[in-house]
Amino acid sequence: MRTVIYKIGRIKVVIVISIIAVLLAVGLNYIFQSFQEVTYSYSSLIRAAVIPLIVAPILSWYLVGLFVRVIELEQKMTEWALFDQLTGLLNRRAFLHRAEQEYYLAKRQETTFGVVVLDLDHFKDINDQYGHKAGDSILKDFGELVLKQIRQSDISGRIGGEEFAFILPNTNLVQSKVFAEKLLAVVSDRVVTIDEQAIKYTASIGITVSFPENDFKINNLIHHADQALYEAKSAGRNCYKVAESLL
Ligand SMILES: Nc1nc2c(ncn2[C@@H]2O[C@H](COP(=O)(O)OP(=O)(O)OP(=O)(O)O)[C@@H](O)[C@H]2O)c(=O)[nH]1
Repeated sequence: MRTVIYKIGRIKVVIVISIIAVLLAVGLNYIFQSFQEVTYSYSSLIRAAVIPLIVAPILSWYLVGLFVRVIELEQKMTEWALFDQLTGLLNRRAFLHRAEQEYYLAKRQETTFGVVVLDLDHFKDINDQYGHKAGDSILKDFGELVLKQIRQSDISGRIGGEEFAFILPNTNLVQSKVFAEKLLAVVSDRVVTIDEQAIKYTASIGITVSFPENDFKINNLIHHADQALYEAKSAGRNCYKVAESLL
């Protein structure tokens, strides 16, 4: 039913249901008259058609609409369970789930993957200076930027208030650094205009890489990347640092 509605549209579904209802009513009336063994009354047949002709379109329009709403709600609920509403990126739980899948896949295929953690700089100051709504707009802007910039095969998520993480499948340290440099460059070029005020923002990044021979689980890897991120913050922000375990 769901596919039919999406393929042919609500109006056509209502027309088809109404036609079926009218034909059914006329057919049943005809059979009923035959059993009664009375002379056919055309006016009775017409009467039998008129009621479903009025009721069926109204009722089916309402019911099909209700059905469409339920489907949309179901889709929204699936979306809410997986995605962060503000940025459109995976939420923390969904991100960790996808990251763990990538971890096992990389282990099986003996490939490396990059783990990148990013935190927006001085976000508290942005909130304090321009307001929480402006802070939200910046988070939204960053989400859009990420979705535009990164590869479809990369996994990105919002893992905290202004903290984001990325899993870069089949990516070594050099390539992860290039990813970080590119991301920092596009972020610092970004200008968000809120209430005619141009706001610029920057980010700091921590990087680590998972090798198939190491047994660091996703949580460990994110922890290592997080430590590198704090190094980047201490080094003055708007830069990236590599996890100590790789140095
Ligand atoms: N607008 C907005 N702010 C948020 C959201 N989630 C977290 N924050 C804010 O982000 C700020 C984070 O502040 P801190 O952890 O001190 O970090 P920071 O100010 O970015 O400083 P550094 O990370 O050291 O550069 C806090 O003020 C939070 O209230 C959100 O969804 N929307």
